[in-house]
Amino acid sequence: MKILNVDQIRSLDQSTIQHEPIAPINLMERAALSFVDWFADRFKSKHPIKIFCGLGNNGGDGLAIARLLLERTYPIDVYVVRYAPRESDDFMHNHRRLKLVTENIHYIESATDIPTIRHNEIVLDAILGSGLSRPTEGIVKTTIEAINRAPATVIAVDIASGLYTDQPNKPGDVIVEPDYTVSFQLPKLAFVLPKNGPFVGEWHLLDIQLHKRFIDQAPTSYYYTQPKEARLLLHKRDRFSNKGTFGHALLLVGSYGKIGAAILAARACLRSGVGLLTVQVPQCGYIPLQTIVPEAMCRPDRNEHVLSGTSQLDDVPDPTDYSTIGLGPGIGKAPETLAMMKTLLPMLKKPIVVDADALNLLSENRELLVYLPKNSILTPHPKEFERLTKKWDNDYEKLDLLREFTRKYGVVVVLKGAYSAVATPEGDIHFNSTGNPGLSTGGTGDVLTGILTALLAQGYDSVEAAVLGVFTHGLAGDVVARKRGPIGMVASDVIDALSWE
Ligand SMILES: NC(=O)C1=CN([C@@H]2O[C@H](COP(=O)(O)OP(=O)(O)OC[C@H]3O[C@@H](n4cnc5c(N)ncnc54)[C@H](O)[C@@H]3O)[C@@H](O)[C@H]2O)[C@@H](O)CC1
Ligand SMILES: Nc1ncnc2c1ncn2[C@@H]1O[C@H](COP(=O)(O)OP(=O)(O)O)[C@@H](O)[C@H]1O
Ligand SMILES: [K+]
Repeated sequence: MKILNVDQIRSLDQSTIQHEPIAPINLMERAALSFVDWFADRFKSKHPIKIFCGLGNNGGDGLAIARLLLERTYPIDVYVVRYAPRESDDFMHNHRRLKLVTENIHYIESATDIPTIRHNEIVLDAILGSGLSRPTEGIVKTTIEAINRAPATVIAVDIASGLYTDQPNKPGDVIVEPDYTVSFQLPKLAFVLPKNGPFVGEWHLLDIQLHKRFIDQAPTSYYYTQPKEARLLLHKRDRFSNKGTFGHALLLVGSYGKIGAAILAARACLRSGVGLLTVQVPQCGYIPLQTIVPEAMCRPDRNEHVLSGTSQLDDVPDPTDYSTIGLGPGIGKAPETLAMMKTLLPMLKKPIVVDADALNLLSENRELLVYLPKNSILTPHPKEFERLTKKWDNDYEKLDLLREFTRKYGVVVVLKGAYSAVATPEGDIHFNSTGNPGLSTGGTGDVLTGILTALLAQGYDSVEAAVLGVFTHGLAGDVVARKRGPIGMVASDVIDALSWE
């Protein structure tokens, strides 16, 4: 699914109005109707609803929603925040219609007009939408502050008032902090950025049948991975396949005290369809690995405690023996391990997966970055990415850094976290839609490395592997969270819940 910018969203509305064709006021009615259907589905008991409206089309949405809620016998009060002399046409139209059916329309011009909001009430925020052009101030700001202090459930219509759709807010900007954001058709970039968490809440999209051809043709570099898009990436298995068809992966993982990371990565790799798996671990990992993961072959390193690359079986692994390599989980930063990377990286010709301390070694030895084979997948969490690049001031700057880095080195970066971002060498960014805070637990990143290594070994293109792997990893986390809640989740549960259907 595409994420479009604010100008494109405006053009999309216009294109819908022209091509369907539909009058703007009827499009607003359709948006309001879909909002009210969503609302009535979730909020069955008829608690008092306070609807705060601005004077533009977001306010127009709020007024139309108020009328439709009234038709469904919800008790409503409408508060129009009079911050400017002019209203939009569709606001005025809905204002006239609402006045015919209720007297509960109030006007906020100064702080004393702001009502007390009680805990059993529901607040709808329709003050400012995607038309925001400057930080909130004056009576708008004071009203938002009152909403944020209130103990009520707050639902933002389209986007929280004061939050920019696709540019950074400044620290100190006053923005509605909703429990829910209910928006239309396409996600907004603001919804998937970590710093915006408090200003978005749980978000939902409603399909209001905006012009499909416009969306299909609109250029963008931002995407949001939907289940059916991820499913399309999945390779079908040929009836006459054999284990050679699905590649031979090598994992270079683990160190003394972190053999668990090796085991998690290995188990996840096997559960993600790899044909054959060899795992090189320091000697101390040999027995646990062979015992717990009998499906994997093991190359014990000559070194007892850390990876040095050379094995007791032969010398450094010959990369041409393997379809791909997964490097990093649990390896630590010993000089022997750095030496292994210095030997190995220049030998590589096919994309690999790089995670954890392998990334940290790269940030401390940046001259090695140029040896990363094109289209390799790097999986930093934000701290690791910061070490590879530099500190950023806001999430938009972070996206610029992501794009700069993937273009410069020709690699794919999976920046992990909620809505993990898969950044491609071409500069596209795919935000993931699955996953939950239960995944914030040690070892889930090692599981992801195992998954991505398995997909590369099977011949997936790197971007497709990253998008599909990150999606499936998050989905497994969601399955576990539904069964036992997010709090008790451990990384092994995620492996057990992996499903490739
Ligand atoms: N056909 C359409 O255009 C549709 C639009 N919809 C709604 O329309 C909204 C966008 O409407 P508008 O473009 O009228 O914009 P808004 O309703 O977001 O804002 C209204 C006006 O307020 C002014 N403003 C901006 N920042 C301000 C600030 N900080 N303080 C005070 N005033 C400020 C601007 O002049 C802006 O045009 C969407 O968010 C959505 O809710 C929906 O009805 C769906 C269809
Ligand atoms: N709040 C969250 N929502 C969704 N996914 C999350 C969240 N927190 C963490 N994750 C996912 O969990 C994984 C954690 O990886 P990482 O930080 O490398 O952990 P570790 O190093 O312990 O294995 C990543 O895939 C990340 O996207
Ligand atoms: K709003």
